[in-house]
Amino acid sequence: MAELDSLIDSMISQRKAGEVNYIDDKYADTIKVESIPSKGQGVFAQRSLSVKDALCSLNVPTTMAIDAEYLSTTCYHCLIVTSTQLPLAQAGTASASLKDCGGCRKARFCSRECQVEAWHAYHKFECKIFKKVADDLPPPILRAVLRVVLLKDRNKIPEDEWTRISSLTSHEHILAGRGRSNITDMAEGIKHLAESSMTVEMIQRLIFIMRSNTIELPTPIHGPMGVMLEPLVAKFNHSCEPNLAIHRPQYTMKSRWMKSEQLSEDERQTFFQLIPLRDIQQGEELCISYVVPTVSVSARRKKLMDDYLFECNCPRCKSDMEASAELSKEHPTLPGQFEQWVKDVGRHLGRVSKDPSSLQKAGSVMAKSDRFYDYPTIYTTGDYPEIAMTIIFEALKSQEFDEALGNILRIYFLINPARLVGRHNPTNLYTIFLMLDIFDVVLGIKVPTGANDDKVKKWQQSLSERGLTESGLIYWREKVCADLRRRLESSAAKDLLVLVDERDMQAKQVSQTQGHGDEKKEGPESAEEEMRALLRIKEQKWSQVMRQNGC
Ligand SMILES: C[S@@+](CC[C@H](N)C(=O)[O-])C[C@H]1O[C@@H](n2cnc3c(N)ncnc32)[C@H](O)[C@@H]1O
Repeated sequence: MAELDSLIDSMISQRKAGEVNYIDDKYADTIKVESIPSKGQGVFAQRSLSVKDALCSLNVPTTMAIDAEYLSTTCYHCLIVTSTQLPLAQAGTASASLKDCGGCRKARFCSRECQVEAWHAYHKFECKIFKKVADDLPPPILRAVLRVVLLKDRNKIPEDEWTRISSLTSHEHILAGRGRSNITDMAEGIKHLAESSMTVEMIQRLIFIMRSNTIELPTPIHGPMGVMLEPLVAKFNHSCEPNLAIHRPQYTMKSRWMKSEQLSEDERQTFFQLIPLRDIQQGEELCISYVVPTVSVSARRKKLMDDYLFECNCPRCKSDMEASAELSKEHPTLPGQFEQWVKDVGRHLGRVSKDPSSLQKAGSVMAKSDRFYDYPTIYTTGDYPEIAMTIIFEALKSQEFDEALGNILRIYFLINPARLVGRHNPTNLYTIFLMLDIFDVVLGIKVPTGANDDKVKKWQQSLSERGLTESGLIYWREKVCADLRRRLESSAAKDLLVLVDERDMQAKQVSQTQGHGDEKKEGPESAEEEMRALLRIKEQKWSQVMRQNGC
């Protein structure tokens, strides 16, 4: 009976969704929500949009939750990151120190103001619960649901916001038919923890709503760090070739950004923006990507089906699938070889925690990936970037910065240009910021905790053995900085240029004190030759790689 009620409620709410207003008056001339056959509703451009201007600026959403691994290094309220998970030199992090919440000891705050604001707005309701489940903190999506339940029970969510949230697509009418699932257990668990008066069916629907509508809490310099639900953003459909991205302006990554005197009223109200990845024509559907754009076509489609219950038919999925089929036809043995190679790298990576030398073994198998360079389809459709990223993170954890640099350069030169829309795509920006951090470490511009000059020499020696000299490193660091600057200048993420200025200044200071300036006279030709050698790219292909990358 309860299931029937919930089914009817769900259908009413889906119908009502058409009547709910998701768009603030100030954006009524820019975007509109319309129905689309087989997609529900979607958002369309009311006018042409320039790649250089943000489309809309949005406030801190009602509900968000930080990934458990970020809790100890991120202010729970203003979300500044005070140190990275990786042993880098803390580039791009705030200098503030965090203090534990005395109650749950899970949330941490950068200031008294953040703590007090968070306490009154939401934390006093969840603090006791976090203390109770401290050893088994629920995953971010369930913590986001818990927060909505707690706030709704206490009338802390304005009625129109509640209508927007509760009218979002839940797919409950499909999922409810699948019988008692573990989602019901989770809903019961949340009801119990929150001592809520809400029905289990309603909490279950909120879980479904979260699953189908939350997006990643973004930061261009630290990668995704949790989830958030913003009702307007939840109206945008997905494309693996999106024309929009989520952008966190640089000032939101500073301690107490919301209260900063130097910010305009508009900036103080802005937590994130939707920015175009290219120029957009009036009438085009506006899409974001729900999945990490670097994963393989099959992994993307599986996630979209499992979590969002639709089959993606975007142009990129179609062309990726066609390209894969074509490649298997033309080179029947290649996919098998690639699979074997992936397994070999994966096998070594799987052993790293027991045997640190496995990282080097994985790295040397990875370095032999050059036999696949002539088949870019492998990069655009397969798992190559994910594997390269895993090697990079493992290498950073064990301070093998030479290994990390070699692999991130592969991603920068060979992989991302072939698969990402927009040179200022957040995935590109994240890769470049991370790469600059690594450059800074191997050049001794920033020395991570636990390292010393001898280690810097060791990394440089190893890179030199792979073909990249210190002067080459300096050349490419500068070139990558200039590339990042150009990408940002022609985008709506120009505020991040400040971070490039900071890096430029630090590099100049160090290069002056170390007298590196002279070494650059070896010239671009030798630096390019070195990079070709490191990446094992043939000379004929190099100009194409450089053109595609735009470096
Ligand atoms: C976050 S909502 C997007 C807005 C939704 N279309 C609506 O009407 O409210 C996600 C849901 O929209 C639908 N959707 C999003 N992108 C789609 C696409 N490319 N093709 C088909 N359905 C899509 C799926 O049902 C998905 O679970």
